[in-house]
Amino acid sequence: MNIDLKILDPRMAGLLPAYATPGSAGLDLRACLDGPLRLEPNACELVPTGIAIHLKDPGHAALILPRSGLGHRHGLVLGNLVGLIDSDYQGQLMVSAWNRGTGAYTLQPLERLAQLVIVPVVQASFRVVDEFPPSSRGAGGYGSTGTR
Ligand SMILES: O=c1ccn([C@H]2C[C@H](O)[C@@H](COP(=O)(O)OP(=O)(O)OP(=O)(O)O)O2)c(=O)[nH]1
Ligand SMILES: [Mg+2]
Repeated sequence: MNIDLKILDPRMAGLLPAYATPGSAGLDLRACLDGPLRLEPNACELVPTGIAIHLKDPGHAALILPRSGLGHRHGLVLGNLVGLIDSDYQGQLMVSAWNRGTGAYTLQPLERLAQLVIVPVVQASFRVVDEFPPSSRGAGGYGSTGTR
């Protein structure tokens, strides 16, 4: 799939998102910062990525997810937990960087801080009904099937 991409910061010209391996699902996003950004424990800052994408097709969306290493080792995750990029969004991709850890973390300019995953989307419409046809689960949830 080809996606229109705008380079908003010239430093990104040689650093476009790319799949690290043939089987990668995520494209790393970089912190387009002018200088280091120190995130104290529990601090949350909106970090620009220097790029914009336009997915166009409502049958696609993009998700911004944490990088596993940064999230697990340093507590650097996302202030919105997951970022959802609509197919008609044309603005700069922004990453809400949240330090949920116990030590400060300093983001360096152009550091890869999160990842983007392109996903298929089904847009639904709703038909209002009074009853659903019976199903095996019915309304059971929240552990209703047990733990073993
Ligand atoms: O981590 C994120 C999340 C969102 N966005 C952009 C793309 C998305 O299409 C737009 C709106 O996001 P969302 O719908 O999640 O936010 P909202 O608070 O509902 O804002 P809006 O009223 O603009 O829909 O913001 C980002 O750049 N990064
Ligand atoms: Mg919204």
